[in-house]
Amino acid sequence: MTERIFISPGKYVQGRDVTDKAGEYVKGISDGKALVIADDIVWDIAGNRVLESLDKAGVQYTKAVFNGEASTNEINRLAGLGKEGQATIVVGVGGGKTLDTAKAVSDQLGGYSVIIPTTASTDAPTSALSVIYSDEGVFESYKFYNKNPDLILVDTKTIAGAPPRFLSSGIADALATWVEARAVIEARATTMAGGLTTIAAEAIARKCEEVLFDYGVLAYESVKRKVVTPALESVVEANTLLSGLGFESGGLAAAHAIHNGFTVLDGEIHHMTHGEKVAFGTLSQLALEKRSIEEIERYIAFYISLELPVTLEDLHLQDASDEDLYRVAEAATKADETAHNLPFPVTADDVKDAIIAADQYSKAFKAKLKK
Ligand SMILES: NC(=O)c1ccc[n+]([C@@H]2O[C@H](COP(=O)([O-])OP(=O)(O)OC[C@H]3O[C@@H](n4cnc5c(N)ncnc54)[C@H](O)[C@@H]3O)[C@@H](O)[C@H]2O)c1
Ligand SMILES: [Zn+2]
Repeated sequence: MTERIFISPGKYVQGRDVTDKAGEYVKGISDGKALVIADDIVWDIAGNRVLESLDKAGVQYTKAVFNGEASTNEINRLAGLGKEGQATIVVGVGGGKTLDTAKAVSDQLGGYSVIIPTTASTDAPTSALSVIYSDEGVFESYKFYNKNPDLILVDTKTIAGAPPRFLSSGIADALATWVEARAVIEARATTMAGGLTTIAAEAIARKCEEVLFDYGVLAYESVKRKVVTPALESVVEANTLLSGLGFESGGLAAAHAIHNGFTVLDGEIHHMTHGEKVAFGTLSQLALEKRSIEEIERYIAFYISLELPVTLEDLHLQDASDEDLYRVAEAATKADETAHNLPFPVTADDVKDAIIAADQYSKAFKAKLKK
């Protein structure tokens, strides 16, 4: 691949209480009928407010309850509901899995997609791809679309009201963006957008990291008190827009491949969020890249200040055997995995050892803190 490619959503709107303007903004892109998807929890938090706003704007809709997994079966079921309701606009309201499902359904219906994240837990809202899992939650594949969402509405008041763990998870997901894009740029590898990294994506990915180190902790503390602060507004934009544009057109490398590898394990790790697994994947990538102790400890300290996992024990993997970690590493280095976007060859043995090294580096750092 020799072309530079940059892709992005049609419109991004962020602010306090924008949920109540959903009807206005949806009407601005199409007069069609909508399929609105949210899970049981999110209907009460934001979904019903979206419907009220659609009612006011005169947008007709079908309401659909998401069952919790971004799987092929669930996507096909919801696409069936959309066809019955003659929907040409799919509105996804909720966390990353709901949004990924909404994008897949919209692609099947061939219409518009509107994304309303209710947490800043991932950079799923902006991308033209979904992460597809089995019905049991094991990573299966990335599904790519020919366009990004048409409209993204981010209500910072809703996000400030969500559990702080969602925000810290989104910060961890976003902090991987520059680490991975930097490797992809060096390797001249192909990004998720299907080309070389542009200067625009590089600048966005760098800025994403800068905003997180400057304001991440302040934003996390803001959410503990459920308040919308300028620090929170900046971090929500970094987690959602900067990270989304930065990872998609900047490229993924080992951090996300290792995250995907962790999904093959059973047990408590399944209750860790996407971002929490990505945090550990990022530390493992930094170990593989032979980054300096100063650089690695800067990340470990930052994750600790956000109460993110930095050791295998923190991920509930203290009892994982060598064979378990090898299975993770094998999945992370499958032929089509983004770990091969690193500027040097990596094997499953390299990744398994980097995982153990990341665990040890964090343990040693924690021990130093106690002294
Ligand atoms: N497509 C992409 O580009 C991309 C990027 C990053 C991550 N992802 C995917 O995103 C998924 C992870 O998303 P996630 O971490 O948001 O988790 P999730 O979607 O699995 O779960 C979110 C949970 O939070 C609840 N919730 C949502 N809003 C809430 C609120 N305001 N208050 C309280 N609870 C709320 C939901 O009911 C749900 O139970 C993974 O499948 C990951 O692979 C996709
Ligand atoms: Zn991610």
